[in-house]
Amino acid sequence: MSTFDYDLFVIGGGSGGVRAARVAAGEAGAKVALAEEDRYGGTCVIRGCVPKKLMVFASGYGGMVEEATHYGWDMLNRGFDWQTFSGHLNNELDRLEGVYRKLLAGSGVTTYDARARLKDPHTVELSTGETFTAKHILVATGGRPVRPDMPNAHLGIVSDDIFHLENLPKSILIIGGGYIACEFACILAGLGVDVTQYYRGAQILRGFDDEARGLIAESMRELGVDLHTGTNIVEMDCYREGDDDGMDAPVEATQYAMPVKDAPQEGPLKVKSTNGHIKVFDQVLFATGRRPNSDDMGLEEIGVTLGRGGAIEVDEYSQTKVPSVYAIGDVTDRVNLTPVAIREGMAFVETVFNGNPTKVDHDLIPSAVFTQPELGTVGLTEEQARDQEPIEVYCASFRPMQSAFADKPGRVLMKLIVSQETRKVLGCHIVAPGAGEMIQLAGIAVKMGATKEDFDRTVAVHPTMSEEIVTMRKPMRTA
Ligand SMILES: Cc1cc2nc3c(=O)[nH]c(=O)nc-3n(C[C@H](O)[C@H](O)[C@H](O)COP(=O)(O)OP(=O)(O)OC[C@H]3O[C@@H](n4cnc5c(N)ncnc54)[C@H](O)[C@@H]3O)c2cc1C
Ligand SMILES: NC(=O)c1ccc[n+]([C@@H]2O[C@H](COP(=O)([O-])OP(=O)(O)OC[C@H]3O[C@@H](n4cnc5c(N)ncnc54)[C@H](O)[C@@H]3O)[C@@H](O)[C@H]2O)c1
Repeated sequence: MSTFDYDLFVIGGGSGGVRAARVAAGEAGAKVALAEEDRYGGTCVIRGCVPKKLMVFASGYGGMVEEATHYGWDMLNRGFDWQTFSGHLNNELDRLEGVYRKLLAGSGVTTYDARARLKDPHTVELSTGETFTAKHILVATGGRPVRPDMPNAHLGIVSDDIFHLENLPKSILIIGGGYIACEFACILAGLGVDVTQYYRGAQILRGFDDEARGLIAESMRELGVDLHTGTNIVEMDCYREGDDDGMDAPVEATQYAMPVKDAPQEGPLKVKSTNGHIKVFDQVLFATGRRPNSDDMGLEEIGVTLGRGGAIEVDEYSQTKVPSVYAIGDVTDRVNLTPVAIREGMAFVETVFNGNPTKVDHDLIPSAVFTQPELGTVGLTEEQARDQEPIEVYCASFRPMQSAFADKPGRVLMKLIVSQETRKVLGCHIVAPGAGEMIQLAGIAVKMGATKEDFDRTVAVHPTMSEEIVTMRKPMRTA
């Protein structure tokens, strides 16, 4: 008979926490509780992947209407209505949150709508004043967006706020060059917002394949994003009418800022950048990275160690320095993706409740950046691979049939990095509409260790864009 209130207490009801709690209770038969301080579903469902992807869909229709007219359709685009979309979006998020709550209840997990912190290695204290003991505690508290340390940064919004805008701004400045900055630049441009993006480095999407990054940057500019690399924000303040000193162009009288629900109306923002320009934007979006939610949780007090940026340090089994405390997902800042948080949660349950110590495999994780077009990637970039061993690079870049017919300029890229010695495909990078869907399947072959010859033996599906993946005969270059 256990002397603890619960076998497992999970802190955080996001992707990783909900999955671990459900599986531990529903499949391993453990007595499980979970505390969530905000909405169930966490970042992915409430303010990340899901609402973002619905916005990606929304933003694609304008271009589709234009393209359809070239195919003979008589269509009239009367423009995008944010209120209609956000009403439907909020209903969908309410529905999904309900599904998450039901799934937990259906698995027998006891839920507490409260903030939790650790009192000792086996005790959780809730914001309601209640305390509970548990044999194991799983911290799955995710992360949150951070603004840069500069005066008036609070005047800008972060990704969480996008989904609560009362109206779409007419113009926006996006700071950053990572996933979130690039995805929202494309989404907002597609919805008709005048988008400017400043990225401090030489090329956006650092860490991805250079050739793919270059093509995404080119495509974003074609989409209308005014992308400035090697540029950052220096100062920002509220714009006051007539305050046009040093400005490139007079501010249009129609410019107005769109408040975030429940936030004070701050007005348009005047921004000075490192390139010397001073411009006015309705909104500034800081997409400047995220920080693990490990503050004020009593972690260090009980011996859990925190690493860079506050990430909880764990071993390969997601165990912290305190044996009864485990951590998974973004709060550990390993690979910050939903399917990875879920995998880490499943491996934790397997290790702790099924007596089968299971390390999470962080190798060859396929992922996608939902820009327009998308970037799908798995394995090594050309730059990483050539530092590791001699390689062959196979690539094809072309205008896809569907948009070329409509006389649109965009190109796609299909690229394979192959080991000269083992012939294994070390990396696959796709820039194309639907690349996220394509890379999921290519990822299986790469994870299985497929060679270039295995790809070659596969008959093409014609006519498709992805058939190039199995028809590239000669390497473009070796390195
Ligand atoms: C805009 C955006 C788009 C994204 N798009 C994608 C995508 O397309 N694909 C992809 O794979 N990933 C995407 N991600 C990343 C993905 O959302 C995260 O990797 C994933 O949600 C991490 O899951 P988690 O369980 O670690 O944390 P979360 O989902 O963040 O859940 C943590 C939960 O813990 C709660 N919490 C925090 N502290 C406490 C406390 N002390 N007590 C109680 N509760 C607490 C929080 O309220 C939250 O609900 C995106 C992220 C963002 C921000
Ligand atoms: N499609 C997806 O799978 C998806 C989508 C969104 C987010 N995510 C996950 O969320 C994580 C966080 O995304 P993100 O875009 O917030 O982070 P990121 O780390 O990818 O990008 C942050 C960007 O901000 C810039 N930056 C940081 N500090 C700055 C400063 N002071 N001034 C100017 N620029 C600054 C960085 O140079 C970088 O370009 C990603 O790494 C990813 O794991 C995944």
